[in-house]
Amino acid sequence: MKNQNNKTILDVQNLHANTQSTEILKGINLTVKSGEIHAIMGLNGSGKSTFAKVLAGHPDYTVTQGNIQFEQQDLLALSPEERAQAGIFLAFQYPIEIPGVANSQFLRLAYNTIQSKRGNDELDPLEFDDFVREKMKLLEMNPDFLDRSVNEGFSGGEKKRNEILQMALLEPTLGILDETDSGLDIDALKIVAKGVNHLSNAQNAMILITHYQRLLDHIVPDYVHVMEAGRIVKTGGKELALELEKHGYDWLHDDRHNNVGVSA
Ligand SMILES: Nc1ncnc2c1ncn2[C@@H]1O[C@H](COP(=O)(O)OP(=O)(O)OP(=O)(O)O)[C@@H](O)[C@H]1O
Repeated sequence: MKNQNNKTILDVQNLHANTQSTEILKGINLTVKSGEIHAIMGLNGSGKSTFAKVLAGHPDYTVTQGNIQFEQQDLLALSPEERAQAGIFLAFQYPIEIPGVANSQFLRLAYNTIQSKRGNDELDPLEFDDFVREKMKLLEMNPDFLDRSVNEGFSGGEKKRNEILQMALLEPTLGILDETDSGLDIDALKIVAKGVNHLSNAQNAMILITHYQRLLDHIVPDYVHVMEAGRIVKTGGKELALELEKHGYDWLHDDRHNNVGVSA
């Protein structure tokens, strides 16, 4: 859904971020417009998850340079809760388990908190039950998952579907999916992709962090970015992911073949 007239949702300029001891992000630039799907790929340890967590406001990281505008707001001035309320959703690479808290309670609390902050009506338990079951159908999830503790004993794939269910309920402006495809069998991958495609529209945008081209067969990105040592070193179209799959990341440093897409 690339369109020059679409509004800018996220504008990241020269982003540098550290843990206590190390600089991990070393000057990221990225602009995401409404209606777009961006994939971020790259070797293990290149900084992809850190970037996602910095966008969500994770307290382990300190931004030392640069700025992030999210829908014309200074994102770095917002707390993690305010970012979620403003419309950023991060689906975790390793979703956490919350023993003793029913998934239905957790989802309703998350939904109602966001809705009330947005000035919308909250749903009572019965209304919410109807609403969440509709969304679960989309993701082909068994309603029994509502009564179980959040993610406790869920298989890897079930946890990932539960993350997408949360995203479907919260309807973020920017959905960030960190390796949502890892641990999914082919059928689950297609179902999750169907859910993401259903949620993706002209008003929102998605950032998918993935190691595998196969996800991008089902969720077709407008842009593919390659991260290396804390920077985006290459940007192209969906064909860039195919080339990376074929040749590996070393190929990016081989000038003779390096003619796919546009450099960042
Ligand atoms: N909280 C932290 N404390 C110390 N080092 C960290 C922390 N978070 C990330 N790092 C380091 O920063 C680097 C980037 O990590 P990150 O998880 O962002 O990489 P990634 O590209 O998502 O990797 P993968 O593909 O393996 O998930 C790694 O070397 C990692 O060990």
